[in-house]
Amino acid sequence: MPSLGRLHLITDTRPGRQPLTVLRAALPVARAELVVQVRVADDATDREAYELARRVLALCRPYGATCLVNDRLHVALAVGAAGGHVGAEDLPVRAARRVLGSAAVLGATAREPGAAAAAVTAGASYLGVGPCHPTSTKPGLPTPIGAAGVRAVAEAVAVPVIAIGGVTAATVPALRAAGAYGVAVVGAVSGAADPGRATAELLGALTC
Ligand SMILES: Cc1ncc(COP(=O)(O)OP(=O)(O)O)c(N)n1
Ligand SMILES: Cc1ncsc1CCOP(=O)(O)O
Ligand SMILES: [Mg+2]
Repeated sequence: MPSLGRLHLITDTRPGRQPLTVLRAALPVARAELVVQVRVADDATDREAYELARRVLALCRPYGATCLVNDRLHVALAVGAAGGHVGAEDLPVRAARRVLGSAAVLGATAREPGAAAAAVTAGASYLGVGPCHPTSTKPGLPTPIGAAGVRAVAEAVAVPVIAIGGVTAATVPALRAAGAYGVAVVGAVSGAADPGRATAELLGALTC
């Protein structure tokens, strides 16, 4: 399995957002360090998810960036994405691993060490850990775990920990110090006035 990129950009498909425009700005900056997770609204059709994933994958390829699909593993397989990401309301990790195969990248959401270790045993190749900080991007999330929560998970597993939730370039150093391998963001890039510059700032904080 190739090494995992450290900056995970999750597509922002909320009304008025332009995920492909944002991606076109981020790709030349982060290149193979970028993992793009195609995430659509729960009420989006499979056809919409498929079309977005197909376009994201085509944009990623020339840069060596990785494309993953959130939740909908059949879409990941259909477009030939590198893998997928699952959480508590999705297929269980072991089932997701069976669907995707042994070579795929498979991310799982975890916020505490016990669940994190179980997800790795079941076949997760990285963990999305959070929310680390308050965020308005996804409603209904539990209390943020902060850098200390990331540290607890990172100390319990040997796979890359990707910190998520309200992450900005300013919060990356503390997350890295806590053991995060990388970060996943929506708003820090999608909501930035200059998504290319925001990507460079995140990358700088991740690789210094
Ligand atoms: C890298 C990463 N970490 C966590 C999540 C959240 O996944 P999940 O808990 O399944 O919630 P949804 O994103 O499906 O709403 C993620 N997508 N990526
Ligand atoms: C999908 C998801 N899961 C936990 S936080 C989150 C959203 C992260 O978005 P942002 O980077 O804008 O806080
Ligand atoms: Mg999910």
